[in-house]
Amino acid sequence: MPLVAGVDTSTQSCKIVVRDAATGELVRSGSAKHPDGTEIGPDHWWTAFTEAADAAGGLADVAAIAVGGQQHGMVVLDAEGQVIRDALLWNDTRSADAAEALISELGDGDRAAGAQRWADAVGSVLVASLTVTKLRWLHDAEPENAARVAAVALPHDWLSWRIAGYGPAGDPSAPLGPDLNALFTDRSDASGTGYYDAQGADGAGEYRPDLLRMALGRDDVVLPRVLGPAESGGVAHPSVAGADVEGGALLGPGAGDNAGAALGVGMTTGDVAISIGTSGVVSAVAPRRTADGSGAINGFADATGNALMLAVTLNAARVLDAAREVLDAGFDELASLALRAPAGSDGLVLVPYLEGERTPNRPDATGTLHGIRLATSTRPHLARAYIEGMLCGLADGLDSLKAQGVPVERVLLIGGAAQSPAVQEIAPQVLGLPIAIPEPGEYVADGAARQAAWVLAATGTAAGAEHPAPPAWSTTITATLDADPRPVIREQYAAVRDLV
Ligand SMILES: Nc1ncnc2c1ncn2[C@@H]1O[C@H](COP(=O)(O)OP(=O)(O)O)[C@@H](O)[C@H]1O
Ligand SMILES: O=C(CO)[C@@H](O)[C@H](O)COP(=O)(O)O
Repeated sequence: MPLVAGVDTSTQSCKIVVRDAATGELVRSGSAKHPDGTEIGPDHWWTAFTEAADAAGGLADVAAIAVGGQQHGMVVLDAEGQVIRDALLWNDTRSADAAEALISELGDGDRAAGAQRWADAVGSVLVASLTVTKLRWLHDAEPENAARVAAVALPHDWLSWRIAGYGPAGDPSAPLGPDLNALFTDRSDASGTGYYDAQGADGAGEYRPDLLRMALGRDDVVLPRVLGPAESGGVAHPSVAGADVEGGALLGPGAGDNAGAALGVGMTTGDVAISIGTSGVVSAVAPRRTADGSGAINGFADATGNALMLAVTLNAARVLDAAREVLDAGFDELASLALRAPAGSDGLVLVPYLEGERTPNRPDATGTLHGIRLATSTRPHLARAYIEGMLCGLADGLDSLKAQGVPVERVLLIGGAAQSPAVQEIAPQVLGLPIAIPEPGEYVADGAARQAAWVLAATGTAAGAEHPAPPAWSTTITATLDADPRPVIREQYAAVRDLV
């Protein structure tokens, strides 16, 4: 049976899974770390990808490969395919003022009108995460760099381009050279740029050069071609993947990481995924996006032709990493400490805006620890307050999704910190709902692998006609956890959050 590879070039690392195209069975996997920071040279992603591929036993035998990745990061290339400056990532907040300026401009000076117009145009009210705001920042803060921009890509687009063999002129790892017109992307990641309307052109999706021009001052730049869900972007360079396969390894369109996870875990209408990685994401697949002018919900596209509604926080797994640092504890100790304190941590509340926040939009906020008394100055209270605070931000996101009419029939917990037994036990108390725990896995990379299998099946058929759906891979739910809701946790959190 042919093998396929899925890649997740995420904020903290690169993960690769190799799976059987027909059954989805995991054959091998590998990963490698990315450096910390909100501003990263894309070459680090390439290095981590090659290390992860080695760790996965190489990719010479895969017949198709696709890349999922962290969304929104601004990768600017010059005409020679050189990266002009380090990529600004989704969690870099320096473009917060640029976001406000663009909202005001689209609203002719009226912020509320501008926010709604952005939501109507591209599905999201602008915050610093979205690519278009980073381009405005570049235009204002680094005009010499802005003037050199010949193409704008996202992390997954850039890595796919490198896997195809393209890259900076003269770089031996890029034998096909700097053909910017070879860049491609997919609807899900394009929908997070702020200059792509996934529902425009009668649902086919279209770039909005007017909005790009508003940010960058011009629109004469190459934007990656937007491929359909099972459309191939070409073939991987044999030095990277597919050398042992006749015809080489097909390249899938790839996806934004959250759309990749939705495909990997097999989400359908009624499912809500709560992902606790670097970002905290509450997401649901819907037939059409809404246009939430409040900014709480992003109306992106998924990787199958539907919409993906998301509430995204900047502060998730790293809040727990911070707790481990403060308490000098490992993962297991943090969890057992937290489970020794009572629900609500006797009034000790963390509002975890450790990196500012995106939802709600408070880019300059800092965290607040409230309710410290002698009795709550214990390691268990602190551990529990960190976990409860992080989960309360996600519970607010779930409320926002419900307010948009998204049905919630099943909640799936995924992402690195979903492995914590304390997170698993406390989440139903905070959310007031049972939580389904899929078997531990790399669901973004899995979604990319499933897409690669879909592309492989669809290739050679008329517009994928015989394979209208992704291959039927299954996800095992290992447990469904329930608990009595503990409303005190959210009540005391809301009171402190509104003071911040
Ligand atoms: N058992 C655990 N308990 C708590 N946090 C964990 C655990 N295992 C991993 N993590 C955290 O998960 C994060 C990585 O998750 P991941 O979903 O891979 O992130 P990303 O996709 O943003 O790179 C790290 O911050 C790591 O510390
Ligand atoms: O900004 C968003 C979605 O809008 C984030 O979800 C990023 O896509 C980063 O994801 P992780 O690396 O945390 O998985």
